[in-house]
Amino acid sequence: MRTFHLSSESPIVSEDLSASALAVGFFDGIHKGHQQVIRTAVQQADKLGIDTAVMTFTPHPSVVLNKSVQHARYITPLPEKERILQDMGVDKLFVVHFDLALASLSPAEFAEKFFVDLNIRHVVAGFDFSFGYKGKGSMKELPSYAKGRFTTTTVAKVSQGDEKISSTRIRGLLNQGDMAEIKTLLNRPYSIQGEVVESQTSREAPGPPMINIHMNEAYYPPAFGIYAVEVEFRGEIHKGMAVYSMGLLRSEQNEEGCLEVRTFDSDPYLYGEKIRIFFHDFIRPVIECEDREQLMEQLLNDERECRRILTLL
Ligand SMILES: Cc1cc2nc3c(=O)[nH]c(=O)nc-3n(C[C@H](O)[C@H](O)[C@H](O)COP(=O)(O)O)c2cc1C
Ligand SMILES: Nc1ncnc2c1ncn2[C@@H]1O[C@H](COP(=O)(O)OP(=O)(O)OP(=O)(O)O)[C@@H](O)[C@H]1O
Repeated sequence: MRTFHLSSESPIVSEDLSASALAVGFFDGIHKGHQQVIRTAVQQADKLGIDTAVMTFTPHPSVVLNKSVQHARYITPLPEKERILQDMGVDKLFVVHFDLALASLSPAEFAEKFFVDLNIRHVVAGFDFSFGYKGKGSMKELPSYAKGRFTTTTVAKVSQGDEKISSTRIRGLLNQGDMAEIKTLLNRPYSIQGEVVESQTSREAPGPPMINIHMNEAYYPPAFGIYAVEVEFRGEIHKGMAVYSMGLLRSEQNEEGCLEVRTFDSDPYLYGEKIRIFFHDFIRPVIECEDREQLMEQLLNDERECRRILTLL
C-alpha cells in the first residue's frame, strides 16, 4: 500500500495515478461499519479490475472547525490505520490535510479535486457521509457531481444493539474501559503499540518485572484501571495484565497516564523495544493500597482473574 499526502493547495499527486475505487471518510477506529464501507470498495475494485483506495483526513475536522468536543486523539492514529488498511488489501491511502481552505470547498469543487482528479472511478461511503462546505454534499447528490465520470455505492447503517456503530460510541466505551464491548464493535481487541521505557522489578509489586510503556500521545487513552491483556513482542504473544494509571507511587503524577504491563510466563528485558498491548477486558479500577501486603494479595487475585479470562479467548 502506498500513502499519498494531499491538501487543498496541492490536491493532485505529481504522477499519473492508476484508476481506483475509493472508500471515503475519517475512519477513526476502522470499526465494523467502516469495515463494511472499505470491503465494499475492495469488491467494486475487483469487479472493475482497478485499485482499491481509501481517503482519510488529518487532523480530525472537529479540531479545525473549533467544535465544542475536539478529537485530537485517535482510536487508530495514522500508523495504526495504515497497518489495518494494508491488511484489508487496500492499495492506496490518500491522507488529506484538513484545514479551513479544504473546509471551504463546495461539494462540487471537492468532488472535482479529490475524486475526478485522482482518477477515482467509483466512490463508496456510508449513508451519513457528508462533504464540502458545511457538509452540504451528501451521497444522494454525489452522482450529479460525477456527471458520469464515476459511479457510487452508499452503504446502509451497520448497527449493533439497535445503535449505529460509530467512533463516538467507541470513544465513550474507552472512557469507561469497556474493552470487551469495544472488541465486539471493532471485530478485534483494542490495541496500542508503544516503546518500553523501563523494564524492571517493582519495589512494591510481587512477581515478574513490570514493563513501563510510553504510550504515544496520539492514542485516545482508555479509562484508568487494571486490564487483562495480551502482549506481543519479538513475534510472540504473551498473556498478562496491565495497569493504566496516573503513576501510582511516583512522586510526579502524570496527567497523561502511565501504562505498565506484567506478563505471566516470561520476563525478558525489553528496554527500548516496541511492543503491542491487546486489551481484552476490564478487571477493576485502581485502588489505594494500604501496604505492600494488600497490594500483593490484590495482584495475586488480579492475576487469577486475568488468567481465567484469557484462557476463555
Ligand atoms: C496489574 C497491576 C495492578 C496494580 N494495581 C495497583 C493498584 O490498584 N493500586 C496500587 O497502589 N498499585 C497497583 N499496582 C502497583 C503499581 O502500579 C506500581 O507498580 C507499584 O506501585 C510500584 O511503583 P514504582 O515503580 O513507582 O515503585 C499494580 C500493579 C500491577 C502490575
Ligand atoms: N455504522 C456505520 N454503518 C455504515 N457506514 C458507516 C458507519 N459508520 C461510519 N460509516 C461510514 O464510514 C465512513 C467514515 O465515517 P466516520 O469516520 O464519520 O465514522 P463514524 O464512526 O460515524 O464517526 P463519528 O462517530 O466520529 O461521527 C463514512 O463514509 C461513513 O458514512
